[in-house]
Amino acid sequence: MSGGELRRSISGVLTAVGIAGRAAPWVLTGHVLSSVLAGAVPVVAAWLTKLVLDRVSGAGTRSGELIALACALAAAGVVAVLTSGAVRYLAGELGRRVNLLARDRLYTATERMRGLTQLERPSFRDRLRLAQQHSQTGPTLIVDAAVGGAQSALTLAGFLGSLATLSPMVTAVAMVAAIPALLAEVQLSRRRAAMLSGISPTERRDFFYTDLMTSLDAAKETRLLGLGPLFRARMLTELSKANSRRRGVDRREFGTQALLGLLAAVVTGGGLIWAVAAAGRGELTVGDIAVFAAAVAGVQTALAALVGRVGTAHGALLLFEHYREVTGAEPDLPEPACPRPVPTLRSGIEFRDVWFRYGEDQPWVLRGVDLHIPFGGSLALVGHNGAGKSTLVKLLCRFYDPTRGAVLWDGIDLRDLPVAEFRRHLGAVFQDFMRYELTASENIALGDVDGARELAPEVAPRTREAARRAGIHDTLAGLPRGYDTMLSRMFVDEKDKASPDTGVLLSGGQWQRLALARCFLRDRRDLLILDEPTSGLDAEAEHEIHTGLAEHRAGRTSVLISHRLGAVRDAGKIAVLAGGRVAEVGSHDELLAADGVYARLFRLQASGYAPAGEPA
Ligand SMILES: Nc1ncnc2c1ncn2[C@@H]1O[C@H](COP(=O)(O)OP(=O)(O)OP(=O)(O)O)[C@@H](O)[C@H]1O
Repeated sequence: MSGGELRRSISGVLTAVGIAGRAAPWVLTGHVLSSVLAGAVPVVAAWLTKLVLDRVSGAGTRSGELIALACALAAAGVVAVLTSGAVRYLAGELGRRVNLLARDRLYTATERMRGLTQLERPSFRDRLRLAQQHSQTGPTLIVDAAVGGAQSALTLAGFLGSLATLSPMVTAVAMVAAIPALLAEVQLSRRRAAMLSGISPTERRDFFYTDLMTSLDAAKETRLLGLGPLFRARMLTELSKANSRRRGVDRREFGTQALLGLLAAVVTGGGLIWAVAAAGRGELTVGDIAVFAAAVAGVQTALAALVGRVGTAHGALLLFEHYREVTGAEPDLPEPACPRPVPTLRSGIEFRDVWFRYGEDQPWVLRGVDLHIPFGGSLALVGHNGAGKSTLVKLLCRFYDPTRGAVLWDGIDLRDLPVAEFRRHLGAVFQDFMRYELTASENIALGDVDGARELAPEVAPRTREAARRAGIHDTLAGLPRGYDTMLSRMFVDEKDKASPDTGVLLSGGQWQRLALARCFLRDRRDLLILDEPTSGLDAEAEHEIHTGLAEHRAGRTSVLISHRLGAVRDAGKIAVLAGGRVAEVGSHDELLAADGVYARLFRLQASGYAPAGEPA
C-alpha cells in the first residue's frame, strides 16, 4: 500500500467513524464495548477450562475451588452469548442510523450542484451511482470492520499470548503464516474495488435497458415497435460483460483462499502434533493441551476474521472514496465571493454577447446573442428545432454559465448573485415538465416550497386558484378523492387494489395544465418562463390558456417559447434565433413588415389553416 493510499485509507476510516459517532454516539460506544468483551471472553474461557482440567486431573483439589471455577466458566458462556447478541443488535442499529446520516449528507451535497453540467457528465453519474450504493453500506462496513477487527485482534492477542507461554516457536510460525493472508486480502479487495468501478458504465447501460423494458413511459413504443427482444439481448450482453469481470475476480479469490486455507491447516496440524508429542514427554499438562487446542483454533479463527475484516474494510474504503469525492465536491456553479442581494427586477434582463457550448468538445449553440428583455414586457423566442431556444432559457435560469459574455439581471451579472436566492425570483414551465407521482394538490403546491422541508397547509387555497387559472380545477375536483387523489397507480397497496380511489392517471394535456398551475403558484415572481407551455393541449384549450396567459403576463416580465406562431403574436417583442444568434427582433407586425424568417414561418403555418385555394 503506497503512502498516499494509506493516508486516504486512514482519512476514510476517520470519516466513517466520524459519521457513526455523529449519527449514534451511544450506540457506537456500546458496540465498541460489547465487541471488546466478546473478543476477551473466548480467551478467558480457554484459561478457565485449563484451570478446571488441571484441578480435576491433579490431586488434592478442594471441591469449593472447583465449583467456583465451574461457575466462572458458566458465567463466561453466558457473557459470550449475551455479548454476541448485543454486538449483532448494536451493529444493526448503528447501520440504520449511519445510513440515515450518510444519505442526508450525500443528498445535501448533490443539492450543492445547482447547475446541470455535473449531472450530465457520465463520469460524475457513475461516481454518484457508486456513492449512492456505498453510502448505505460503506460507512457501516468500515466501522464494523474496525470494531470487529479490534475484537478479533483482542482475541488473537489473548490466544497468541496463551500460545507463547506454551511454545514461542509455534506462536512465531502462526504469526508469520498470517502475513501472506493479510497481503492477499488487501490485494483481492483492491481488485474487487477496481472491478466494481470498471463495470460501472456497463451496469448503467444494463439498468437503462432493464428500465426501458418495464417503464410505463416507454411501454407504448417498445411494444408497438417490438423492441423487447432487442433490448433484452442488449441487457443480457451488458450483464454478461459485467459477470465475466466479476467471475475473474471470484476465481482469483477462490484460488487464493484455498491456498491460504491449506497454509492455515498445515500450521494448525503441525502445532497439534508438536503439542501431543510434548504431552507424551510430560512437558505439557492436560489443561495445557486444552488451552493449546483452543488457542490454535482461536488464533486461526481470529486471524481469518481479522484478515477478512481488513479485506472488507479495504474494499469498502476504496468504494467509500466515491462517496467522499461526491460529498466533498465543489459546487458546479461557483458561488460569488461577495454575493450581491438579488434586486426585484426593475429595468430588465440583458444577454450581452453570450456564447455558449455544452462542453469544450461540443459545437457552439449560441454565438454572440445580444438580447434585451424589458421589465414588464413579454418576449417570445422562436426558431427552428435545435436553434438554441431552450438553451437560452437554461442560461436565464443559470443552470449553466455562459462560455463567453454575460447575462445581466438589472445590470448585475447572474454570476454575482447567490443562485438559490436568484431562482426564487423565477417561475417556469419547462418543455419536459415533471409529473410527480404525488397527490393532485401536492403536484401544484410544489410550485411554492422554496427550501421548506414540508408543504405549508396555507398553500392549499392557492393551489385551487392556480388550478382554476390553468383550467384544470373541475377535473381535479371531480377526482375520487378530489385534490387529495394520488396521481399514480404505482403506490397502490395490495388491499387498495380494487378501489379506483387510490390513484388515477391523467392525460398528457391534463398533466401539462397541472404543470402550468404549479407555475401559476409562483406568479408573484419577477420573471415567468414558459417553454412550450401548451404543446400538448387541444386547439380550444390552447387558445383559452394563451388568452389567460396574455392577461396573466400583462405587466409582468415573461419569456415564451412556442413553435405555434399564433400563440406568440401578442408578445411585446419576438426574437428569432438562427445560427446561434438573434436573427430578427421586433413586434409581430414589424417582423411581418420586415418580411424575413419570421414572416416566412408565419405565412407557412397560417397557410396550413386556410381553406384550400385561399391565400393565408
Ligand atoms: N444537455 C445538452 N448537452 C449537449 N448538447 C445539448 C444539450 N441540450 C441541448 N443540446 C444541443 O444544443 C442545441 C440546441 O438545443 P435546444 O434544446 O436549446 O434547442 P431548441 O431551439 O430549444 O430546440 P427545440 O425547438 O427542438 O426544442 C441542439 O443542437 C442540441 O443538440
